[in-house]
Order: sequence, then structure tokens, then C-alpha cells
Amino acid sequence: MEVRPGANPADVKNYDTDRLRHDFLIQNLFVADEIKTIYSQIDRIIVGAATPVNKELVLEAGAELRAKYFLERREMGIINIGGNGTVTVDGKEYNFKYKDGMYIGMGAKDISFKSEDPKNPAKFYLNSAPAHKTYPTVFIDPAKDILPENKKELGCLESANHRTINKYILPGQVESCQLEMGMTCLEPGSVWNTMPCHTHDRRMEVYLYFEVPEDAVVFHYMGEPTETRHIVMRNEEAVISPSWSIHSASATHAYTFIWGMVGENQDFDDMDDVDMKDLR
Ligand SMILES: O=C(O)C(=O)C[C@H](O)C(=O)CO
Ligand SMILES: [Zn+2]
Repeated sequence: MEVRPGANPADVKNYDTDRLRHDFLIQNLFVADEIKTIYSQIDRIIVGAATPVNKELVLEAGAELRAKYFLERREMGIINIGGNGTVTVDGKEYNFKYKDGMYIGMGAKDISFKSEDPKNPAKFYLNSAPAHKTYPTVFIDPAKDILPENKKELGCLESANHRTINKYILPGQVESCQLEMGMTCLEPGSVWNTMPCHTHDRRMEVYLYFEVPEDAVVFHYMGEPTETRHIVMRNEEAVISPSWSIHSASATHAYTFIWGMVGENQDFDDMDDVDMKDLR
């Protein structure tokens, strides 16, 4: 498990491109027959991916957690961005197709991942946060299970930001201690997300961009609203956003992204909106 320390905005505004990428960008997440995990000390989120191809992969705590098993004091959200696959939680099998999700509560001991077809493997994207209470494990088929009020259409084609926010894990939909997770899908011709932008002093956030064509790039914007920086990103890469940082992007093509949040509260709308005229 890779461990990344926190970040102070007074330092980050002096970082060059390499340092910004080193500290905030997460690349090479989906590696065949591996579970990759990155532990950010910002709110202790773990960002990871399980990509089973020819064998079943078993989630292990690793030395960093000092725990008997991964979810001993943690909860986890999963969204599959690959082919069909199965997640087994303490002997119970859950069959995933593209974009299906799941919440696993604290205390689940044996978690493993396998693919239906090695030629089109599942790609399980994982977010995990510290937890102190067990909420039920829930499978989420976004077409059937997400309540209408948790599918929010925003923006318009004229502003190149027509998109739908699908909220998979948050209070009233799927209960958790602190983790919230969802997926935002941009319509063809729309390339901007989260602009006008925001910070949320009470939560950090991680974005995973996917459905980005090979010859396209995503310009992810971060930094304090008056000290913006960008990170050039490609398909299936993630980026860490501290609570003081904006998190927005424009790209050369429409794309989809998964957002995951952890921190002080679970109020999705508790955002510190940035006035367009204050951005620099
Ligand atoms: O497109 C958007 O706008 C988003 O998806 C915003 C994220 O969900 C977010 O930043 C929540 O805090
Ligand atoms: Zn946000």
C-alpha cells in the first residue's frame, strides 16, 4: 500500500508540475491480477482498484492498517468500471455488471474479487474510510436502485456542462458512517464538470476519470480558488482533492467520473461555492 501524506495550501501553491502530480495524481490503478491501494493521510481515505483477470483476488489489510483484516475498522464503496465480475463478501456472492456499485459495512472479513471473462475483466474501483459502526452491506444497481432524487441533472449543452450526478452512497440512499460515493456522467458535447466550482472545508474528495478516449486529455483544476493549478489526466486516473481545493475539469471529449468523499459531515450540499469572479 502506498501512503501519501497530507498537503498544506501554503506549500502547494509553490509546487511545480512534477510535485503536483506526485502528491495528488493516482496512475496505474488497474493492474491485471493485482489489488492496488493508496492510503491518503487526508481524512485517511484509501483509494484502490481490484482487477482480477486470471485469478480471484483476496483483499488483505497489509501492514499499514495494523488490523486483522481490511474492514476491521473501515467501510468500503465499490463501483465496477469493467466487464462482469463477482465480489464475495463473507461467502455471499454479488454479481456486478458495468457501473454496478456496492457498500460494505465495517466488520466484513473475507472479501474477494473475480472476473467472469478474462478477455473483458472487471475493474473494481474502491474507496474506503475509517468507520466506527456497522451499516448493512448493500448492492447498488444504478438503473434500479438509485432514487429519482439522487439522480440530479445539471448544466446545459450551451455551457458545455450538461451532466447527471448519480448518488450511490449517501444518507437516505445507502447509509454509511462517513463515505459518500457517486458517478457523474457527461452528455456528448459537454466537457466541464463542477464549474462553477466549490470547495468543502468539511470533506475531502477523490475523482476517478474514465470513459476518456485514448487520444483525449482531461485538465483537472485544483488549488485554492485564487491559486488554481491544473493536472493533465488520462483515462482511469484518479486525483486527490484536499478540502481547501477546488476540483473541476474540462476535457477534449465527454467523459464520466466517480467521486468519493469523506470527512466531517455527509451533507452533499454543504459546499463552499466559489463565485466565478473570484477564481484566479
Ligand atoms: O459534476 C459535478 O458537479 C459533480 O459531480 C460534483 C461532485 O459530485 C462534487 O464535487 C461533490 O462535492
Ligand atoms: Zn466537491
